Amino acid sequence: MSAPTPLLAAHALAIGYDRTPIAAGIDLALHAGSVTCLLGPNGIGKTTLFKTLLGLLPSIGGTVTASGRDLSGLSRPEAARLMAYVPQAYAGDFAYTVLDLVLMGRTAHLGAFAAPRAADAEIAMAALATLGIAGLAQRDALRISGGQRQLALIARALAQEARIIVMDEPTASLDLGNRALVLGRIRALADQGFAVLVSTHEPEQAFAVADQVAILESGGCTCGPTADLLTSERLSALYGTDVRVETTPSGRRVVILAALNGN
Ligand SMILES: Nc1ncnc2c1ncn2[C@@H]1O[C@H](COP(=O)(O)OP(=O)(O)OP(=O)(O)O)[C@@H](O)[C@H]1O
Repeated sequence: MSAPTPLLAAHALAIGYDRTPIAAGIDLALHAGSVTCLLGPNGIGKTTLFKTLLGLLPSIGGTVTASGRDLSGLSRPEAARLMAYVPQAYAGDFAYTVLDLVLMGRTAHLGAFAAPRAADAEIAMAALATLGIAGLAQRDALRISGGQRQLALIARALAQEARIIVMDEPTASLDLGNRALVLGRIRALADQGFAVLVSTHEPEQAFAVADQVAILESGGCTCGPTADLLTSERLSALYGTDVRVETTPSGRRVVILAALNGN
């Protein structure tokens, strides 16, 4: 039996700005029902890779395919119907309700200048319900917690009805309770059949939710099973500090900063 086609794939992809590559030779395959965690040091190119995969930034070489279609042949709305982006939670500038925020995810499905219809509101409400925050629909999006805002941004991505969801550090600046909530929802989305790509600076999150990890470093991008790639040696080399991966009595892997540099 042949392997299923990945929902999102990059082959020999080169990324960068003004035709100057910052990373090249990137091969990536994201399948339905899976979470992929992207790790790499600050400034290595994770956000640049996301923007290139989403078609927001032109690639410098190689190919990206979304649901088997070459990204270079897709219009913006076509790409947006296949891939949704969840930026880091930001407070925003304008006062609107959480429902209005989620309705923005319907833009790619509306004709030019068309207003959302009742069906769009239903889809937006269903997205809020999936994330367990339907009760926030009429709340001011500026007056909810950081964790609730992150869930609302994920709901906006769901309302876009794309099967590929790309999230930029979705748990950054969240407290432990909200981190657990958001990570649980990410896992649940994958279990419902989405392909989820998440960047993080916390390798433990990969142990908690990922089916595979992608490591972006100066030599390129390596993809593989979480436990194979996230070893003490590999993480120490990646971040330039002594990092240890240990296993708790209950079998969970934890990541420990073994020394404070300079001491
Ligand atoms: N608009 C831009 N034009 C030119 N160079 C840029 C632009 N945006 C980012 N860069 C550079 O590209 C490199 C990769 O940046 P990017 O934001 O993709 O890294 P990152 O891995 O997401 O970092 P972090 O983990 O700190 O968020 C950096 O050297 C950055 O300075």
